[in-house]
Amino acid sequence: MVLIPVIGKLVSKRVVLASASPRRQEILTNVGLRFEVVPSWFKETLEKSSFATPYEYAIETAKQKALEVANRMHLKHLRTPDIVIGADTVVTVEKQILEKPVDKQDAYEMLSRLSGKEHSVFTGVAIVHCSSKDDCLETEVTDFYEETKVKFAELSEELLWEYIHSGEPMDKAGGYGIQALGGMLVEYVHGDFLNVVGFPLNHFCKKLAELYYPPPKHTIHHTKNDSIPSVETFENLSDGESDSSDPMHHKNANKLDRSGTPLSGAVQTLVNSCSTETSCMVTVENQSGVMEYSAKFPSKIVELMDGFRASKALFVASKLKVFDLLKDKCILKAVVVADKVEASVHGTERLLDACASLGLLDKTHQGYSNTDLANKYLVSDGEYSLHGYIIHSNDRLWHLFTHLEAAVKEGTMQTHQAFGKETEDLFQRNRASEEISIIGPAVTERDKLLSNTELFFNLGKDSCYHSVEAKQRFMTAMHSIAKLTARDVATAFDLSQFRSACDLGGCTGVLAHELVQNYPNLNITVFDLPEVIANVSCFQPSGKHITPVTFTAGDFFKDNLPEADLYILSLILHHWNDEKIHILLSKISAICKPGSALLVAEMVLDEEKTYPPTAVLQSLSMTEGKQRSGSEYKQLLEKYGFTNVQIKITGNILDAILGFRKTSAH
Ligand SMILES: C[S@@+](CC[C@H](N)C(=O)[O-])C[C@H]1O[C@@H](n2cnc3c(N)ncnc32)[C@H](O)[C@@H]1O
Repeated sequence: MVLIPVIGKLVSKRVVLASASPRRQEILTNVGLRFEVVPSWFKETLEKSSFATPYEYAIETAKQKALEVANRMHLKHLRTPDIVIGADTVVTVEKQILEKPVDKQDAYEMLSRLSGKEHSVFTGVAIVHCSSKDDCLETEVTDFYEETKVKFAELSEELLWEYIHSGEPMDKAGGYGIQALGGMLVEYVHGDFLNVVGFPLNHFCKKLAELYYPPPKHTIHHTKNDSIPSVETFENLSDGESDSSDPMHHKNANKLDRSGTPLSGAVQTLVNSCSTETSCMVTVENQSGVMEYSAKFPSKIVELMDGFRASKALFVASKLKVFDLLKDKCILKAVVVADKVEASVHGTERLLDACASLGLLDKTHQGYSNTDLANKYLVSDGEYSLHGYIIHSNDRLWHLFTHLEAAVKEGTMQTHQAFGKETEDLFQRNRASEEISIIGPAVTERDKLLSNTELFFNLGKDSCYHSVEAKQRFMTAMHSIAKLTARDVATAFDLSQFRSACDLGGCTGVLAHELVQNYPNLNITVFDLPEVIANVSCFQPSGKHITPVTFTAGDFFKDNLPEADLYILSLILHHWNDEKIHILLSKISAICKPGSALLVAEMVLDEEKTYPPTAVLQSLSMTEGKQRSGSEYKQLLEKYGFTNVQIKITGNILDAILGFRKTSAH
């Protein structure tokens, strides 16, 4: 695509998106832009009436959001970003600006106003270029806006409320998301669709092109393509005309084509851009001077092909604790890191360079240091460390996925193929040696349960792994994910009406602690297998003000469940087959009194089941269970007597689903 090379111009820059919107992140990721996400703290409180037009308001908000992030990053003595992108989307109808609804009633009022009418969606975008002079932040702001007109069909009350109960309207300007369920409400769209999603990509790329390739007029050609809007293309993007300080322009000097012929200047420059992050169609002039499409460089595919290398580089660097060595602003040369991690200098240097190219480390002439991303998520003892899950990914999931072909052919999980036949035996021997007694049904039934439980632990044949260490590693992995998701799950709905809660399979209790933080009057019990409960103590938060959480050992398929007003199943349902789900949900349904509720936390798929990729890719493990869409979770809960089912797409990895127990189950 002709616009894309300009994205390549940002490759060597530190780009920050000052927005937590997963939709904006996805739009920019899809075109190969590499960036960090630092959500802005700027409160959207500008007085709307002081702006002559809605777009001026959106632009100013976008600018303030980006400047707040730029200032904060600079002040905290973090490395000043090169570019901060801010965006703000507003919907206007009958000259009134609608932002995000504050509650369901507000969403109802907004959507009722949009029903049967045409409205405008404005996104203001600010591109803030930052530099640091004598420790002072200098900024240069470029801004623009895009307008798209959208017409809603007439919405019935029933449709309106069903849509509101889906939870989708809550975090979206105008109270709808066009890319998901909200698409059903729309009769037509005039203008840039992505602008309605939250980011006007086409206009953004044009703006970047203006900034990075200000072309002499005579070199501009207009190309037209049915699916791509008419855009300007620049025949010659060579150094002379563009930013000659950009190192990307020199990297592939004297490149040869596959037959060994040197590429022409124009093609070479485009290949340079493409070979970094971009997917593009190259437009060149042939000998007779006719413009033609000569090649496609599918960098999306290249990125996917390289994905396993990138994952493994992250895993190995984490395993060697490279990010721990470089924490606290430590800067080390490769030779020192190699010495400390007891690895070859040559190998370490390549690994560190790989990490730098992936944005995990910074490299200067002084040596290597952690990026903010690494400091926050990769240092093993950090509050939000993903170290535990990364090690789990390396030691367990990686091996499972090397058997993906067999898993697809057979449609089964490849635990035995990946870790050896004795996995179950080891688990059982181990359980016996630890004298964990499981009171339950006859041996065959119990064996089945054990082998299912073993799927959670994914024990391997390596002797050090069928141990307390194995369980702790699994628990650490779960703990690290829960630390990042618990707040959004706990606050997805107002749960203040409940007095007691039971988190079934609640593992180390992260969600339970988050719930008590938000609802101090809630008595909460974490119910998990005995071998998990035996190991939870080292994961508990310390401090005077920590409200206690009760831990109870048991098996949710066999044992009585503790009584509670609210039951929680976080990352449980996707794992089990229908038979097991039937046992579990029947039990919960039977014990729930009318008015009590079930809170489910899972990754909710879109209705086509192709989004979000994390959930879709996780399905490839071929556990007996499956990931579900919002309507499937709704149906499932309704089947077991839960009503008024609400779904909240949180924008985090886990979404939340809440259903209330009605008098009798179906
Ligand atoms: C994927 S983890 C999810 C942990 C936690 N709920 C979270 O969201 O991070 C599944 C949890 O279910 C627990 N579990 C598995 N089978 C169980 C059973 N039969 N009874 C009770 N807990 C069980 C596991 O020990 C593990 O802690």
